[in-house]
Amino acid sequence: MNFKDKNVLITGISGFVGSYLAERLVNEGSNVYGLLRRRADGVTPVNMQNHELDGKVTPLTGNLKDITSIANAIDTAEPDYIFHLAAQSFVPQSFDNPADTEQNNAMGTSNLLEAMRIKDSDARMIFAGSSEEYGLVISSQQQYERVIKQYGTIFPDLKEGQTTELPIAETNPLRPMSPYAVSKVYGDFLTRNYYHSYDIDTVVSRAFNHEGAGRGKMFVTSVVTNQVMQLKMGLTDKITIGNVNAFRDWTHVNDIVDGYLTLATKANKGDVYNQGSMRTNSILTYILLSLKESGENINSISTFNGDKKVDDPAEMNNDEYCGVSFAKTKVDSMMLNNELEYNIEDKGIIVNTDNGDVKVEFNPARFRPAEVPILFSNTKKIQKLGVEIKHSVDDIIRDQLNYYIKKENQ
Ligand SMILES: C[C@H]1O[C@H](OP(=O)(O)OP(=O)(O)OC[C@H]2O[C@@H](n3cnc4c(=O)[nH]c(N)nc43)[C@H](O)[C@@H]2O)[C@@H](O)[C@@H](O)C1=O
Repeated sequence: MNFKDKNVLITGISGFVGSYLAERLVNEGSNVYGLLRRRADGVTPVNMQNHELDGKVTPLTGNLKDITSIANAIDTAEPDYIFHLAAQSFVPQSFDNPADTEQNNAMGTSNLLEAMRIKDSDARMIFAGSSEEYGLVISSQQQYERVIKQYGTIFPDLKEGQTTELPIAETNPLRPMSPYAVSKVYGDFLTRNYYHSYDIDTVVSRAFNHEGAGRGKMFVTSVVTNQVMQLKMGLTDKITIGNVNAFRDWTHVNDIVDGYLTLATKANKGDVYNQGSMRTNSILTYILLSLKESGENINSISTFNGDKKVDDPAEMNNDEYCGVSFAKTKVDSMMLNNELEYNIEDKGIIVNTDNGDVKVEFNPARFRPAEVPILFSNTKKIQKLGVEIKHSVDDIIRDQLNYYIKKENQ
């Protein structure tokens, strides 16, 4: 990969991934430009401070809702590559204010593509799509029946004789479950359409959840590790959480940055690539592994009323699931095999450790109106381009806990 002296424009440079990507490109010798909204206080956004980007990247004042400002940014940067990362990315916010999310994400992408067309830009544009585009993915016959009971129908339906759609390949059906996810489907299709219609050089990345130090505080991995660190410091006496049954494919942000750079140089024009780790773990496991990483020895878990007791819940195995072998806990296996499920009525879970009990309390307000139950990637396509996953879930947790040691980050 040679990014030396290349001009790179990043939308969303002040975001979580944007700032990691910018630091990496600066180190590779690129001329990095970032589209940034004007700030009245003139202060450098915190992610850019954390990655010491001041003076190393060129900020260009602009706004994705304002096509003129994007066109000006293209004129100034003359980009070889554009990484389009800017978005309203918090799923619950999209349920609260769907129109705002669609404006930012759908129209923002449309404006960027249109500015590229008007300016006759020959940059390669990498669109940050999302695993949320797959949305409702069927994992078993039991889950299929539950979904049919809840929604009455799913579209597209399972193929004849199929009982699982996991792991998720690029060819899986798209069944977005939130306004955020719909906005990403729009961007994904429009990005590819600009290639087909106008020969604009575009690539779609569909990244599964990616995490690390500096991840926004409202996302679940930060919610968990921040509270675990506060427990450790005696600043709180419990963990508050939403749905612990959901499964996500968590990747370290640096592995995703590797993926973005590979897509920029090696992907087929107009094509779509998943980015993920080919593992899936529950929110409950993220809590248990975070407690473990913070030094706790976990003996058992049970619901507040003493039901659903599991001994050694964080015991690890590499058993195959849907033909893939990956690290997961005993509770993950039980949940994946439909032997264990928590609901709001359980109110919470007591985690018994050598140092006493830790209370994990369910907050009903954190449960979503429509939930994506499981995400689990098939990344064979991007692996063929040479991308390898270098970090484990424990590596991610360690980085996040270390970040929250600093009081100002909590
Ligand atoms: C790839 C994709 O990744 C992200 O989307 P997300 O998966 O919605 O991420 P999250 O960390 O907000 O939730 C993960 C899961 O965790 C559950 N959950 C339980 N308790 C809490 C809780 O207390 N807070 C939150 N936020 N979630 C909770 C929640 O119900 C959900 O099932 C975005 O970057 C998005 O932009 C994107 O593209």
